[in-house]
Amino acid sequence: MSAAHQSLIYIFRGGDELPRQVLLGEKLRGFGRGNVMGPGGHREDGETDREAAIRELGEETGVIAAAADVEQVATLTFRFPADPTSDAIVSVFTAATWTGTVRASDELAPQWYDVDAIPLDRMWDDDRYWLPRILAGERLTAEFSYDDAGTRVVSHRITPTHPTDPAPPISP
Ligand SMILES: Nc1[nH]c(=O)nc2c1ncn2[C@H]1C[C@H](O)[C@@H](COP(=O)(O)OP(=O)(O)OP(=O)(O)O)O1
Repeated sequence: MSAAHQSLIYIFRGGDELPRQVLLGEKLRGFGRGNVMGPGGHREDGETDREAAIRELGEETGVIAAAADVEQVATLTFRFPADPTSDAIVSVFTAATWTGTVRASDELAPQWYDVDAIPLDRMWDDDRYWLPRILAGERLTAEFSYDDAGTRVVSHRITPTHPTDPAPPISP
């Protein structure tokens, strides 16, 4: 079975005099329930990964992001040898510009975190390897294999890269 396509999106606030913060949240249902992660989810039929990221951001947090403000920064492959049905290819996006008011949903309890104080001990084990690098502005492609319990990374490979998915043209 081929890996499912999912998207993750990180939005920011602050900077300058205020601490730069990223919006994360405790996932309240589904795969990874109880973990802190970015808004996101599965791609629906006919959607691009970017469109899925924007839709999930709206559904889970109420935030609106324009496609032209959403940048792909990573592509991650996750392998779960004990349960390959959980294998996933996750496109990771960031958006510094967005509108709307952050609110909770039944899927995510959003919370702002300083980018240098994200709660890695409450996140997927892989996040420690790549998320701080993304938050520091790197672009990368990475693969992670999990243990049989699906909780610990047993091997990984990270390649700094420029993703091939270009931002859509800005309409006039
Ligand atoms: N290893 C990992 N590290 C990480 O940080 N986020 C991960 C991850 N593996 C999956 N995710 C994220 C990607 C995606 O946002 C989410 C998957 O959640 P779900 O399976 O609940 O998807 P959906 O929100 O589409 O669910 P439904 O709408 O209930 O089908 O988990």
